[in-house]
Amino acid sequence: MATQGQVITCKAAVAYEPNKPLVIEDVQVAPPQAGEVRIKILFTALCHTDAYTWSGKDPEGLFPCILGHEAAGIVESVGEGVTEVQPGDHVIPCYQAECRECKFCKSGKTNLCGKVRTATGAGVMMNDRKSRFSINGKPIYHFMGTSTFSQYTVVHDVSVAKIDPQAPLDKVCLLGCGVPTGLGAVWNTAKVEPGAIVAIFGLGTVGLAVAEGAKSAGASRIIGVDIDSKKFDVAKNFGVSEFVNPKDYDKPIQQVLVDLTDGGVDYSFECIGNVSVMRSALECCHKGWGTSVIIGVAASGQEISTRPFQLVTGRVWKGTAFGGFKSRSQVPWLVDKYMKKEIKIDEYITHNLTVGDINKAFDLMHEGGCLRCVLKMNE
Ligand SMILES: NC(=O)C1=CN([C@@H]2O[C@H](COP(=O)(O)OP(=O)(O)OC[C@H]3O[C@@H](n4cnc5c(N)ncnc54)[C@H](O)[C@@H]3O)[C@@H](O)[C@H]2O)C=CC1
Ligand SMILES: N[C@@H](CCC(=O)N[C@@H](CSC=O)C(=O)NCC(=O)O)C(=O)O
Ligand SMILES: [Zn+2]
Ligand SMILES: [Zn+2]
Repeated sequence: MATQGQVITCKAAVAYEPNKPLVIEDVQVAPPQAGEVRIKILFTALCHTDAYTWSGKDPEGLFPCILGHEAAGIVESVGEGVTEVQPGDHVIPCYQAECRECKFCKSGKTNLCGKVRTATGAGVMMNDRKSRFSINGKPIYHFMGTSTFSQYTVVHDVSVAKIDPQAPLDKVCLLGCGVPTGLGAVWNTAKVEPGAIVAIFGLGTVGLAVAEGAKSAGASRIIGVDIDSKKFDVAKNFGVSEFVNPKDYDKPIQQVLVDLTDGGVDYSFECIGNVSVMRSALECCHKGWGTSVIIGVAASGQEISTRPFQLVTGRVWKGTAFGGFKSRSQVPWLVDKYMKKEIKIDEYITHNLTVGDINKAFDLMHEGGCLRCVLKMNE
């Protein structure tokens, strides 16, 4: 039955309140308006940023909402003026848009895009500042411009990457967030060079993707730092060559790393979202040139600090969003790299469940053994 132009009723996991279990509901999804695309989501993974917003610590968190931003699907219909995708195209929704026209996109200095950011931060669509999701007439907020914990979602056309239709959607859904973030932090943000010494704080999916990126960039030493020693066995497969557990030492972890590396590392990456670890990650960098990249997302009210002397003496503090990748242009390239076996994806997927088990999937995510859990959206 043709659904174009019709309201679609489908299943979605709704977050009604912070930390209260998600509820699988029948949700009405309105047709796409001008510049919008309605996507049938086939697979979505869970990212720690979903859990962060669900926890109530995200200043942009709005409830009730439909979370989810690491997914893949097929275009169901498009609104007026949409030219770059059409029904049937295989796509990855991109929480980081790329309009190619705004001040940010044209700057050549950043992957951030300003076109729809105010709307996505407010949980609505740009056109009419309203949501396309409702339950019996009551609106449900969008999340990160993607809301992939729904069998159908509506996104802005500047937030859709069209990909190779041969690519397995149950795998490449991971290219919506965590894996590109880690790879890009190394390749685009830090620009790690051959022979460099790298320290990675936090060996979850993002930290392991940093390791994979650092190995491919030719780093000579890749030191993984995690409070869970069980992470090391897995981390070796992604290129981590040495492991340090801060719990094994009495002295500050930055001092441990400085002692291990003749003065400090060339590059460090914080992949946890802990502001005190962010300080350690900066201070373990080598005087004169060491660069530390913040990837982890810290809760509302948290602030970073260090002695300015750390920067005066040449250390550089940076951050990255989506690894600096331009989403619509480069996600298809990452898909192609996966198809050519040049980057890993399968190795990050430790669990597969269906959307009805989404609360169990979040429980798993908080356990040490889970990297990414992929949910099949149609049971
Ligand atoms: N900037 C961006 O564009 C993005 C940021 N993120 C953020 O990146 C962070 C990491 O994400 P995931 O890898 O999925 O998380 P994860 O929870 O799977 O991994 C975190 C790791 O840090 C370790 N850890 C926790 N506390 C520690 C401490 N004090 N010292 C050392 N290790 C510690 C844990 O044992 C775990 O292995 C999250 O904050 C997430 O929100 C995720 C995607 C994109
Ligand atoms: N609303 C949050 C923002 C958290 C954040 O920094 N998000 C990252 C992506 S995390 C993905 O899993 C990001 O890309 N930020 C750039 C942006 O424009 O949002 C908060 O305020 O803490
Ligand atoms: Zn994410
Ligand atoms: Zn733009």
